[in-house]
Amino acid sequence: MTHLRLNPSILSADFVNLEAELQRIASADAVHVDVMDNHFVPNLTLGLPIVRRIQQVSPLPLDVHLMIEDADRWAPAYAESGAASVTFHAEAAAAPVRLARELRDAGAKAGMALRPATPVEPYLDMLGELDLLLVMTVEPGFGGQSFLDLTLPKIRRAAEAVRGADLPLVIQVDGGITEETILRAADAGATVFVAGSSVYGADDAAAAITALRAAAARTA
Ligand SMILES: O=C(CO)[C@@H](O)[C@H](O)COP(=O)(O)O
Repeated sequence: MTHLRLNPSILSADFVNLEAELQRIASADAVHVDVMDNHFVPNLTLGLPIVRRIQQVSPLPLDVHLMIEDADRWAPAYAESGAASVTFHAEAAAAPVRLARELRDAGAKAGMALRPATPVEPYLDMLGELDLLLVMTVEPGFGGQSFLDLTLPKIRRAAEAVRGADLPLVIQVDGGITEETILRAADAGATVFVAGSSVYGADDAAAAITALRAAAARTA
């Protein structure tokens, strides 16, 4: 049976009470940390010093998603900070293969993300260099957007390529994940789900995590 993972995004958390907010999601698989630089995306969140501090207090491993320009320059330091996985955007990396190798050498899983309009085909040959492919299911930058069904064929093509080459790579989806949309993403081949507002917007975050996992498992 496929192992499905649920990583809540702290973008929807209360940033003033982050330590307590991390405890609310302790039953999840990892915490998805959204790093935004106000250039690659029109939003600004947090950077390396805060990620290092989250690393110290988090009950969960860190799944860092870099929505920043010049990923080649900045991403390795996030891997060195102890993050379990570091995901850079293909659109922001000049040398994605070299960068993925640097992340792995620094001890992190190497992830690469694609905006909704970025095709996967140019990257099929480098999937073996990655541990995680993140297919963005909303335009990166903000939580609370609606899931884009137009990304489903891309998830499907990526999943077929992964199965065809028998790669250990996992496909992650991020944006608009609810009990309803998670089914479609899982059916297309995603196994790691990032959910912000549907977890942090719930009164009982642990119950929301359980419900999302159960909804995804219906397709597994
Ligand atoms: O990276 C992003 C947005 O850029 C996501 O992680 C969102 O924060 C997910 O939030 P919801 O769509 O689940 O509310």
